[in-house]
Amino acid sequence: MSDLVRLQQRFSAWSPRIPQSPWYLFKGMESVKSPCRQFLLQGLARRHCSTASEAVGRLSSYTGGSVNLELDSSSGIATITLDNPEKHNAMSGTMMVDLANIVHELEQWKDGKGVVLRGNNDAFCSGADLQLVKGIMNKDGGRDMCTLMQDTLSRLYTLPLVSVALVDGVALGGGAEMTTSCDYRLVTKDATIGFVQVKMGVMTGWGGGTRLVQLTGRTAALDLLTTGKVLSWREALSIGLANGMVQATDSSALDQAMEWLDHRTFGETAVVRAAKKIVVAASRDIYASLAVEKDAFCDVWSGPAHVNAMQKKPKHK
Ligand SMILES: CC[C@H](C(=O)O)C(=O)SCCNC(=O)CCNC(=O)[C@H](O)C(C)(C)COP(=O)(O)OP(=O)(O)OC[C@H]1O[C@@H](n2cnc3c(N)ncnc32)[C@H](O)[C@@H]1OP(=O)(O)O
Repeated sequence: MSDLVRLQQRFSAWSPRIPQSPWYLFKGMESVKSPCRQFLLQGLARRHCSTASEAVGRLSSYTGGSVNLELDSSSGIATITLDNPEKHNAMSGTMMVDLANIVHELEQWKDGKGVVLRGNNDAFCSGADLQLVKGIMNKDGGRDMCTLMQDTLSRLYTLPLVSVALVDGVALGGGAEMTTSCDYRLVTKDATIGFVQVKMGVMTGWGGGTRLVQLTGRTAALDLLTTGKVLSWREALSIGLANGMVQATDSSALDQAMEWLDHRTFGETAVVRAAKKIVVAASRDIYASLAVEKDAFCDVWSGPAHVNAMQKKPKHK
């Protein structure tokens, strides 16, 4: 059975609970009483929502690059590598599906303690592949991508593993959002992080806006989202978006990130995982905000500002 079919079946198994709704919104919410859950149910009832399984099927026709996973069973540390170097590791549709499958695999990995998310070559990730963006410039297309990526990155964020994004080179648009799906961000001197969505006539939709507020506080987050400013490594550190610096910009950057992670994963596996579970439980109210972020994103996706921006050849330096 292919990974794709497995993923589709997994999502389908959840979706009948509330037809036509993204399952993750409800997965962690059985214990959450009204009004938060009520709010979500009403919101979803008002709007058409594609399921993650439908989204997977449609996005899979946009190919290119890959996302790869390495598991080190002796250290309990996994490495996820975004690999599409000709496009600064932009995320194609198939890469989005790869990442969803990888997160699923990590959810089953009971011996894991930590995970590093990085990009191949000299970039972290330049966001969604613009070829994919052009292909899905319609309301359903935006909701497909948003549903799958919110689902995947929410699950990455809540894995019982200590996670770190190693940012070497650009992290733009969806790439910046992906850095926020880790517990920590380590930067090299070549790192730049930009929530450039406003310059593309859209907004965050992969959950990065919600997580950015949690990480930097509302004023700094609003500033970044409304200006589209591209931060240097120094600026990212100064506002608390980045948590540490890695000196190397070659392959030893990964070793340095591993060493940094080692200080946070030296405990027994069960103890490290317990720490992460507590931190995740303390931030459960994120789900209501994610639903709002999805609707806000879908409201502007493929609208006049988005169409205008996509007609130019955007470059965010
Ligand atoms: C929620 C998702 C979100 C949204 O839709 O709202 C997004 O993520 S949209 C994508 C946001 N990202 C961008 O708009 C990136 C635009 N590109 C750039 O700013 C620059 O290319 C940069 C800074 C990444 C690199 O600049 P540099 O001068 O170093 O290199 P090149 O521009 O020559 O890039 C090489 C090659 O890569 C292609 N490229 C870069 N990023 C993307 C991308 N996201 N999708 C597709 N292709 C990308 C670039 O066009 C060049 O290709 P070439 O054929 O050589 O022109």
